[in-house]
Amino acid sequence: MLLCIDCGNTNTVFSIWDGTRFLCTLRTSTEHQRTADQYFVWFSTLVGHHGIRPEIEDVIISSTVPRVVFNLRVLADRYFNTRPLVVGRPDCLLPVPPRVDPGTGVGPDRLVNSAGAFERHGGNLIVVDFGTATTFDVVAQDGAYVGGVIAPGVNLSLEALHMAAAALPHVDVTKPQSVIGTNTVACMQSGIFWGYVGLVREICGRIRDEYDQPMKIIGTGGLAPLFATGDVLFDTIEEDLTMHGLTVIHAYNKENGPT
Ligand SMILES: Nc1ncnc2c1ncn2[C@@H]1O[C@H](COP(=O)(O)OP(=O)(O)OP(=O)(O)O)[C@@H](O)[C@H]1O
Ligand SMILES: CC(C)(CO)[C@@H](O)C(=O)NCCC(=O)O
Ligand SMILES: [K+]
Repeated sequence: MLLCIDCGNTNTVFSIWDGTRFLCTLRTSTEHQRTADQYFVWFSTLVGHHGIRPEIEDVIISSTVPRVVFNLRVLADRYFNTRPLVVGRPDCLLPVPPRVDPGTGVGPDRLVNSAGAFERHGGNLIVVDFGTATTFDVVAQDGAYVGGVIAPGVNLSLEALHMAAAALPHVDVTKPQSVIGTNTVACMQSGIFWGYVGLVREICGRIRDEYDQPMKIIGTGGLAPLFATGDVLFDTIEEDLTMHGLTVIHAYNKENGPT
């Protein structure tokens, strides 16, 4: 079995792949202080709760936070007796290398999303991921990540509004009843919800104009389903896209990497 680890700036997700399906998915906040032993206590407690006795043979990690990789490597070594593949490191092969400006450290999550989306849909794609940042990844005809857009994430924008303005409370993201808010919370929710619907539509439209070939738009990340209720923004929504991409990259390395 393969343990897939997707470490974002806000949350870290573990998912167990048995070769056919994901047996379970576990989520914790990203904290670089967390040790290998702490990860394992959390992991083994929850897989026990799910009634699973996983036999982890391989581990693959995508981390947008470089500092956490050390302890995740120790976890793989100490508890699963394996050397993990770390996306973005030279010894982790990608099915198709990215084509970007020299020296650009593309976020591993974006490389993984691109590989996962290409495997399912072929090329000419825009992948929109609603994480800590809202990212747009452009996947070319041959599956290469060729660039995109990074915008502030939805929760981050709401948090910034709350932090910077004394009279603005903390609010959750939701689709408001109407555009014209008649109280503070409704006004903020409308600004965020319709603001992001507009942001996604505008950016995808401009990418499509610039790219000059028909493109499919894939939505992923926790908030994608919510935004899909606002307008027709996506051709499909795939909440497991990052995890799927990790299985794709792992399989590619099994076939093509050193044994
Ligand atoms: N209605 C909602 N309001 C606020 N947050 C929501 C809502 N629905 C889902 N979420 C949040 O979305 C998050 C899942 O999103 P995802 O895993 O894609 O990104 P993230 O964990 O926020 O960011 P990163 O991957 O960069 O760490 C969860 O933390 C969940 O709390
Ligand atoms: C943009 C984020 C934070 C989204 O998770 C991540 O992909 C990242 O840190 N990227 C590095 C810069 C880049 O992708 O060009
Ligand atoms: K993510």
